[in-house]
Amino acid sequence: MDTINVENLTKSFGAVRAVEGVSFRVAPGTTCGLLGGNGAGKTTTISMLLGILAPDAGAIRVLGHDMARDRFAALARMNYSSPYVALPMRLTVEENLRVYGHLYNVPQLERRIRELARDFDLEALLRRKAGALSAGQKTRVALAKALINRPALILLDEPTASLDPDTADYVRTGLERYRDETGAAILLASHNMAEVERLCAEVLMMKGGRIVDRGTPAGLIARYGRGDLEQVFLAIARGTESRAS
Ligand SMILES: Nc1ncnc2c1ncn2[C@@H]1O[C@H](COP(=O)(O)OP(=O)(O)OP(=O)(O)O)[C@@H](O)[C@H]1O
Repeated sequence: MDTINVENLTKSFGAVRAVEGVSFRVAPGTTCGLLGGNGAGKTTTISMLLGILAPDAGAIRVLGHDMARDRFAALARMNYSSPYVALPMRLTVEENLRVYGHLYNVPQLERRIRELARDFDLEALLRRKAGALSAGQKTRVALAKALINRPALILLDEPTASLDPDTADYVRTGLERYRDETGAAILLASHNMAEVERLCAEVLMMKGGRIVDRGTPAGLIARYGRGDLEQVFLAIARGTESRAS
């Protein structure tokens, strides 16, 4: 069974077609990259997967559940991280993780918090207030929060945008390990092409609300006759694509 199965998803805001006829699947244990320039429709797609926005048309199944009818069963086994969603600032890191852990009814919560503190190097930050952390430290806390319920699907919006290269590498390794150990699927919206090349088995290229191309990073690079995924991205975004067929 696919972890995500999206068919013909469509969403407009007034005259703006934010997402149009989008279909894709993500298998367990894989990472799928959602790429596209500003306004391509990535966040709108993720918001519909989370049940925050209702589609105008199309169907979404997550972990076998139809999100239109049965979304709470799926949401309990999903999680999400975005730098645009702030954690409660006046709570300490530990309190934040505890609040989210209770929301998800995490068994043996204190043990889970210790595991995540170790995996994301948060031990020294547990008693600090979330609002007093640097952007990179907040990002690590947000990622720990995203794994608190041991999700089978993680939706990540720019997970390493504010991290230094060393910490970003450490976090990517942690995400890969979690995915490979648990069989979780990851949908990753990112503007970091090196990250996408490293983590993603499949890439969806969005433009103007549509998926305009898809494939493995290596397959897309070969098909467009470019040196790396960044050049493929630029060719598609600028409309100068000339595929090597
Ligand atoms: N709440 C909203 N009301 C009106 N228009 C919206 C709303 N949300 C998104 N849009 C429009 O829908 C389109 C897709 O936006 P979306 O946020 O999904 O893009 P994105 O790919 O996530 O972009 P970015 O990389 O800039 O985050 C854009 O034209 C945007 O202006």
